[in-house]
Amino acid sequence: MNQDTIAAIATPTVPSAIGILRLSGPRAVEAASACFRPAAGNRLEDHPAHKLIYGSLLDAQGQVIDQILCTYSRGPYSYTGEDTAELQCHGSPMVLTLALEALFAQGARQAGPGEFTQRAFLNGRLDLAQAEAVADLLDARSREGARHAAGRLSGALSRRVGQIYSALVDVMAHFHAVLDYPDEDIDPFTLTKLEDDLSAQSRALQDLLATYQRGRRLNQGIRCALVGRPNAGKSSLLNALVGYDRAIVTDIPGTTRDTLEAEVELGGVPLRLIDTAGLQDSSDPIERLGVERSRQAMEEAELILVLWDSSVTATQEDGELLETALSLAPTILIHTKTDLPSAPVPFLNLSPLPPVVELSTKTGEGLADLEAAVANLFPKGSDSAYGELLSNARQAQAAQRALEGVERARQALEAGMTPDALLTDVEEALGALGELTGQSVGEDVTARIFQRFCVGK
Ligand SMILES: Nc1nc2c(c(=O)[nH]1)N(C=O)[C@@H](CNc1ccc(C(=O)N[C@@H](CCC(=O)O)C(=O)O)cc1)CN2
Ligand SMILES: Nc1nc2c(ncn2[C@@H]2O[C@H](COP(=O)(O)OP(=O)(O)OP(=O)(O)O)[C@@H](O)[C@H]2O)c(=O)[nH]1
Ligand SMILES: [Mg+2]
Repeated sequence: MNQDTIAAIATPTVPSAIGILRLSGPRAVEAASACFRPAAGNRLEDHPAHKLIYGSLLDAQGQVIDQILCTYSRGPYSYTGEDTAELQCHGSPMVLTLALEALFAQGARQAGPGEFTQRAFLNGRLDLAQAEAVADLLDARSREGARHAAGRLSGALSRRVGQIYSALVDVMAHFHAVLDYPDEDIDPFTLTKLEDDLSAQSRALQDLLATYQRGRRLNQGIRCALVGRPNAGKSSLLNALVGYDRAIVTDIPGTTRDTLEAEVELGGVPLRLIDTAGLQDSSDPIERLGVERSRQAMEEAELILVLWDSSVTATQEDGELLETALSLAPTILIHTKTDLPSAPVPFLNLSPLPPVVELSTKTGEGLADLEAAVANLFPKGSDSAYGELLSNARQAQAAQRALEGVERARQALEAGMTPDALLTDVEEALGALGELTGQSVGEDVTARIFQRFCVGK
């Protein structure tokens, strides 16, 4: 049990409607109570837990800081599992600062990043996959990403992992049953059953691992490079998609010199858009470096938008660029500036043809088609329920190790090894699954995970 009482401002410190401070630890209720005078004239503890109580927030000198709502809960019936309290103030950064100082004066100390959620984890209120889901929910970049994080927070991934875990525990129990009678030959029926069980869990782990590609994309966004000749309209498209003038646009070819990133949700897909310098041979050293970065962005991209200015005739370079893009990643060809009179469109001698979208950022025409084309390349997939996706590399690596353990055991059994030889393999798989949910991870690992959270979470 932690003896410290921690306090933090839990909401952004910008002028806003409401601003919340929270406290957790053995002195949480006492510290809050010392700074709060209920309108009823009595003390915070005279009111029931889990209720909002109206009253005055006071500093250490008894000066009124704000009129607020206050609530407390007693461990283990709280977010952290400890005694907690909350002060819901007017969303004034200065009020929140004064209130935090008042709580420090009562013996609370500043909470570190993620320390509330870390305590919830240490007190068994959340497992590690759920705690990570809290962070994922906060930085979700798409509706879909938020829904998956919420599902993980409710325990969807933990349950899926738990099913595999308990099936493997059953397999272990079978092994042990066989080992208890070492002199008897293992009956073929038992052997087949063990093999089948291991195969089934191997498949379950493979299915789970296959969810990581989508989970990772939902979490990190799909790297999407906008490429094309100078003046094709790349920066204009980026601006149209993000909804404000993120990038400089001029009619001078070579306006964008360096790559520039912006995040958007398009067709339900979270994209990390990368605007690039227009591709052309140049003697200008700065421009040449920019073009180098454009090529690199294209090579690292998971989706490439090739832009052709439809008001000028496409060149051989345009064609070559499209072919390069297609060889690197899923590509959409975009004919820009459709509000202008169009030049003849060249015949595309490619198979398969990439999706083609015609659009104008000036009129907005065709932007919905681009959205549809992106959604089409990255379908939502109804394969897994919300939250049943692996969402980060740590989870994927743990699942991978679990799979390797199960596969080693399965192959050894097939090769005629006796069950005792497989025990360590299955144990390793169980250990790896335990890391996923945090049953079997070191404090250093969890500390690192919570360091990435924001203060007050
Ligand atoms: N104002 C406020 N809003 C918030 C939070 C918070 O701490 N404060 N949360 C936090 O980040 C999230 C909600 N999570 C919570 C999880 C558990 C409990 C809790 O008190 N659980 C007790 C009692 C449940 C009950 O009343 O039935 C329990 O589980 O025993 C509270 C919040 C999101 N919104
Ligand atoms: N009429 C029309 N003009 C457009 C459209 N999109 C872009 N333009 C114009 O085309 C010119 C170049 O646009 P940019 O978005 O800067 O082109 P870019 O591809 O980023 O160019 P570089 O940064 O030089 O590689 C600007 O004058 C834009 O206003 C469009 O849909 N219709
Ligand atoms: Mg540009």
